[in-house]
Order: sequence, then structure tokens, then C-alpha cells
Amino acid sequence: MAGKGKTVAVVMLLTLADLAANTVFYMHGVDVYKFMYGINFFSMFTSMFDTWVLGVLRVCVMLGAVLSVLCNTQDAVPRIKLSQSWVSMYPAAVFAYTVTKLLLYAEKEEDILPKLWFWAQFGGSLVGCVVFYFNWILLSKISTKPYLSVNKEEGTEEEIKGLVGDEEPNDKKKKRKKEKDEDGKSAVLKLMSYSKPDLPYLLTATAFLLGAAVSDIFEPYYTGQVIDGIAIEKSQEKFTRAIIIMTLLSITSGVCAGLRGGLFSVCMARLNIRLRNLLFKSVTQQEIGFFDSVKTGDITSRLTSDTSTMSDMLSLNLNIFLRSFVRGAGTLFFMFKLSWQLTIFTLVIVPVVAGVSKIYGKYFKKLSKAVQDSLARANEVAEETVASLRTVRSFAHENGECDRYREKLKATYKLNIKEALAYGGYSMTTHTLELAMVVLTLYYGGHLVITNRLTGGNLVSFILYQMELGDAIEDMGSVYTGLMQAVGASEKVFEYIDRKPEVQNNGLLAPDKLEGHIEFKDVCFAYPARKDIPVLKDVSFEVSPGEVVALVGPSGSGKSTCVNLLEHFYETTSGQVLLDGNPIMAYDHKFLHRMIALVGQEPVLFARSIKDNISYALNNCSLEEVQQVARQANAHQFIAELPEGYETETGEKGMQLSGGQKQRVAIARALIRRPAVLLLDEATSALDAESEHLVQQAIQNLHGHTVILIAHRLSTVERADRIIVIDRGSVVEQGRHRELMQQDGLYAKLVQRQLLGLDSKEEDSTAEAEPTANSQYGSMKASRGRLKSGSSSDSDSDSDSSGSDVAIRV
Ligand SMILES: Nc1ncnc2c1ncn2[C@@H]1O[C@H](COP(=O)(O)OP(=O)(O)OP(=O)(O)O)[C@@H](O)[C@H]1O
Repeated sequence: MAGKGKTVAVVMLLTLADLAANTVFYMHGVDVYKFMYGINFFSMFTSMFDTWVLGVLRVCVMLGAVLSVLCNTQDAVPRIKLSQSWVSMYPAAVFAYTVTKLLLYAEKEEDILPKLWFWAQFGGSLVGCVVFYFNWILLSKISTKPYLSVNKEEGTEEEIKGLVGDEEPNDKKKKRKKEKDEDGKSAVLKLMSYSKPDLPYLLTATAFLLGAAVSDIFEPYYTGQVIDGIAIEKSQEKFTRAIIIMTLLSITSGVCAGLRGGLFSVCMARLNIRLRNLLFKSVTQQEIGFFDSVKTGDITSRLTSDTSTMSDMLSLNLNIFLRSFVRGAGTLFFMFKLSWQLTIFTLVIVPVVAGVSKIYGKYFKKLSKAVQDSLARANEVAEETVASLRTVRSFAHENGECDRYREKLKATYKLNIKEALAYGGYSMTTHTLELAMVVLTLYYGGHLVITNRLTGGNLVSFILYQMELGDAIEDMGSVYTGLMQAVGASEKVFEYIDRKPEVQNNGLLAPDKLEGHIEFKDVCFAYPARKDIPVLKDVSFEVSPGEVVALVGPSGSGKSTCVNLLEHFYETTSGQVLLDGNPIMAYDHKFLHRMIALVGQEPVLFARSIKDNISYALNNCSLEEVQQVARQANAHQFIAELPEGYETETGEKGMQLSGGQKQRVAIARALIRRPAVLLLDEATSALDAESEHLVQQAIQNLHGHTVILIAHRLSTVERADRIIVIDRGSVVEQGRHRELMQQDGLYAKLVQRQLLGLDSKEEDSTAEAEPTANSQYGSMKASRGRLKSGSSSDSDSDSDSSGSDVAIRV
């Protein structure tokens, strides 16, 4: 309440001061005769009565607004806020009227300079307009929050919360808007700070810009001189001199403009590269949870289109803006010199053009952000489809995906149309205003020439300058929107550049030796994308150095999550993951990932040679070392049979290799690091029985390595030193295969389900064995036959038959 009272008091004081000043200036003090004279002998040219009336009018409007705020704050303040842009037109109109009045006054009065009362009222009117707008903003800022006394008798806590709740969205909106505005400003400041290394180039470019602009500014003046020389003075000498100067100015302007444009482009290219590098670095350092929630399309669009929009728009618009600004300022100076009346007349139109630009710029900024977002959404669809075209083809859903893409583009097109309409409207308005300005200037200028207050040549110069000014203002208006586009794009880029990863990789621990002792201590965890769904609940287990432990459990029980925590991809919600007794986050990032190697469910290979894939992120790896681990991973034979051997390109994401081949290359890539801990998450699921057997043996022969393996196929886990059974995020059983079978718990059930083939769908869609003893026997025989004859080739490595495999081993 106190805030409202204070604001109203300030507004009243300023309004009454405006009224008092306006009246005193109009009456030349307290001369009532002057007051009546202005009314009785009113003339547009000599009386200031109309200016006084306009002042009284704004005081009345303001008093009305104050009264409505006092009577009904809740309704009045939002209305005042809504009408803010419309009300701003009033001061603009009064400004235009007052300036016109000055010109009319100057028509009748020979020398208006010593007329102090006139100047006081003229200035007072302009100041009054500003005060009026300021007061309106003050009133719109009055809080509409109801006064809440936490008094149980007046209302329950829920009721009070309800009231506050109603206000909260508005507050949040305001806060977000404020943050956005600040973001916009800070984006510009940041852009400037990132341009610091280009300062020498920018300064040189600015010098050329000034050179070009100054040369341009003189051209209309000398055009006027040429006209005066030809038409009025008929002087060959004056005419020739003006022509020579104009020629020199044109050459200087052309050279400087070219150098300025080139240098600005170079600066922006440098800025673009700098920001792309920073953005890419920042993206690669984000926590894995970030990539769970942010789509790849969004990130690539920031890397590609947003950075390009930013630097292209910036280079183009900054260039135009600076040029137009210097040209505009110089032009205005010359205009005043040629004719102050005509200049003031021209300036009446300026606030109108500026107002149109401001409203348009705001709208265009919103639109351009919406277009960018909409394009990013369309890109996501295209990327997803292209990346998974095999799956799309296998479902014959190409047309469906095309429709989806078309729909997204349709949305973008609708926004483009809006953008085009907005641009069209803006161009139309500014062109019309410009034309009106020229016609009116000709009329008024002609009048000045006829009354011998201006020469014909100077009128021509003035009109040329006026056109220049119009161009400069229009350029600045359009540049503003372009700059806003650049700011919009840079806000998005900076959002990622400035993002601090939620999981920091700033551990320093890098001991000489790592035993590989793993401990999960009361670990609870939920993924950041689904914070309210617990995935691990009080999980505790230990793995001794050199032990081979299998994590088993139904799909979605949390096995891979344990591996993710060990890799420090995420941080636990509570509890600890320890490696050799130290929290996993205490280890140096590079050290940890050299010591812990992971082969994931769908290993990703990079588009480079097999050798480079195996030695990924390692320096100076010899071919012998690569071949050795490839042999251990049972990959050497198939690699050697390829025409280009280890130099064979694997294609994007290893597409040119089969699933089983990819897995073996990925295992070799893990083994070459000689890790202390090897994490195998369904790492051999695509291998045929023989390959898997060989790979497993190789892994078990790797002494001194702790191995955690996850597999659905029980044949893979039965020989582990220990099996940990996880169900719905909790450890339910632990022990060796035989012990767990005897316990007859979940593990035994899982084994039985596999024996009966009930899991066949989940396990292997290609296994079509009937769940009968006979058919199992049949598959067993077939499998043995295959093993014996050694006919399992790489080409069929993907088509394993886990059902039969289980039948042999369990
Ligand atoms: N990145 C993620 N964001 C949110 N939830 C996830 C994420 N990854 C997994 N989950 C959820 O966490 C739970 C455990 O997943 P996890 O991958 O650990 O299971 P799993 O036991 O390895 O399953 P599977 O044997 O099928 O691979 C599942 O319910 C899954 O939907």
C-alpha cells in the first residue's frame, strides 16, 4: 500500500508541476490579460493557447488515471499497463504538433530568439510530454498483489496460498521477461567481448567506415553547388570545382566502402569460427543427462544455423548500422546548416519512423526466434529419419516420415508468411512516410525559397540530404531487426557456451596402480530426465579385484544404470560408488576412462579405419598392438579377410560392419587400454556361440582385470565368479550359478524361463524353437553340429540362436 501511495504522490506532484509551468509560461507569469488575449485573438501562427490546451489535456488524462488507480487498483493498473504503447503516441503527436507550432510561429515573427516566454512554453511542452509518459510507466508499475496478513482468522493457509498462486504466473512471466531482456543485453555485451581479439581489424574497418561516410556526406552539398553554379550563378569555375571535388569524394567513398565491407566480413568470420569452437567444446563437456533431454537436432542447429545467422546478420547489420549512423549524424548537421526550419520540419516525422521501427523490431525478434525453433524441429525429424532410414524402410513408413517432415515445414512456412507480412507492412509504412516527407518538404522549402530565406541550390542539397537521412533511418530500422535476429541466435548459442555441466569431471586422483575394487554403497539413483522415478534403490554390492561378476535381472531392472554410474556418466542421488575405496568422482576424468573400459549394448564405431577405431583416443599405437587385441577379441580373422584389412573404413557409426563384427572391434578397443575394470554391457549379444565362447575365454584369461558383465543370455553369465541379481532397482540375490539355482529364487526362474523358451522374444527374435524338450534337443544338436564343423562364419555371426545355446550350457 505504501508503494502505491508514494507512486501516486509522485505522479500527482509531477502532473501539477507540469500544469503550473504550462500555465505560468502561457500567461507570461500571472498576466490574466495574456491568458484572455490568447483566447480572444487566437491564431495558429501567433497564439500559444493551443499548446496550453494540449498541456491541460494531458493533465486531465493523468488525473483520470490516478483516480482510477485509487478507486480500483486491481483493474486499473493492468489496463494502464496494456495501454502503454498507445499512450506513447500522445507525447509523439504533441511533440510533432509543438515542433510544427515552432515553424508556424517563426513564419510570422521575424526574430523569435529573444522571445523567452515562447521558448519556455515550447520547451515546457516537450518536457511535459516526457513527464507524462514517465508518470504513465510509474502507475503501471504499482503492485496489484493483495495485502496478505498471515492471520488464521482472516483466511486459511490454502486460501492465502491460492491468492498468491494466482499472482505467481504473472510474477514468473515478468521475471522471465526481465531475464530475457537482460539476456539480450548481455548477449550483445558477450558478443563484443568475444570480438576483442579482432579489435585491430575492427578499428581499421571503422576508420574506413568513417572515411566512406564523410565522403558520402559531402556529395549532396556539392550537388547543390553544381546546381547553383549552373542555374543561378552561371559560373563555369564554381561548377568545375564542385564537379572535381565530387569526383574525388566518389573515389574515396568507393575505396573506403570496399575495404570497410571486406574487413568487417573477415572479423565476423573469425568470430564465427571462435564461437563454433567454444560451442562444440562446451557441448562435448556436458553431462550425459544433458543429451538425454536435448535433441541432437537442436544442438547441431545451434552449431550450424544459429552460429551462421549470428555472424552473417551481425557482419551485415553492424556494417550497415555504423555506416547509417555516421551518415545520419553528418547529414543532420548539414541539414541544420542549410535550413534550421526545414530540418525541424523533417524531425517531426522522425519519432513516427522510430516508433514504427521499435514496434516492428520487437515483433520481428519474436518471430525470428519462432522460425528458428520451428526449423530446428523440422531438422530433428529429417535427422532422425535419415539416421534410422533402415528402420523406417523396414516398416515401409517413408511416406509417413515425409508427411511428418512436411507438417513441420508447414508450421515454419506459416511463420515465414507472418514474417513476410510484417516486413511488407513495415516497408510500406516507411516508404509512404518518406514520400510524404519529400512532398511536404518541397512545399515548405519552396515557400522558403520564394520568401528568400533559402537558395534554390540549397533546397536541392537539402532534399538530397533528407533522402539520405530517410535512407539512414530506414537502414537503421531494418538493421535493428537484423541485429535482433543476430542477438536471438546468439542468445541460443551463449546458452550452451555458458552452460556449466551438472556432473563435473574435475577429480584429480590418478594413482599409479588401480586394483579394480568396486563398491556400491546404498546407492539410490533417478535419471535427471525423470527425477521422480527411482531407478536404483539402496543398491549395495562389492566386486573384488580380478573378480568376474555378472549383473542379471529382468529388462529395465537397472543393470546398465549401475554401469553408467561406474562410468561417472551420472551422479548418484544418494549413496556412493567407490573404486579402490575412493568415490568415483574423485578420479581424474582421463585416468578413470583409461582404467575403466566399457563395451556398451550398441557399440558405436566412428567413420574411420578399423585400426583407428581400435586405437581410438590413444596416441602412438602400433599395428602389432592393435592386432594382438583384435586376436583376443576374435576379430583378427574377419579383419584380415577384408580387402583393406585394418585400413578398412567402417562407415558412419560402423554401418559397413555387421553387428557381431562391430561388437568385436569394440571389445578390442576396450582391451587395448589394458583396463583395470572391464564393463561389458551385452557386449557379445550379437556374436554366434563359437565367437562368444572364444571372446569370453580371452576375457577370462586377462588376469588382473575386474570384469562386470551384463547379459540376458544365461550361458554368458553362468561361468562368472559371482552373479548379482537385480530386480526393480534392488539387489535381490547374489552367488554362483549353482548356489542361485539351488535357492530357487528369481535367478532360477529366469533360467527356467529361458529353458522353456518363454524369454525367446526378448532374447532373440530369430530363435523360433518350440518350448519342448525335443525341440531343445534338436537345436542343441544343430548347434553342436555347427560348433563341430566350425561353420560359424562372420557373416552369420549376427544370427545366433540363444535358445539352443542356453540348452547346451544350463
Ligand atoms: N537416460 C535415461 N533417462 C531416463 N530413464 C532411463 C534412462 N536410461 C534408462 N532409463 C530407465 O531406467 C530404468 C533402468 O534402465 P536400465 O537401462 O538400467 O535397465 P537394464 O536392466 O539395463 O535393462 P536392459 O536389460 O533392458 O538393458 C528403465 O526403467 C529405463 O526406462
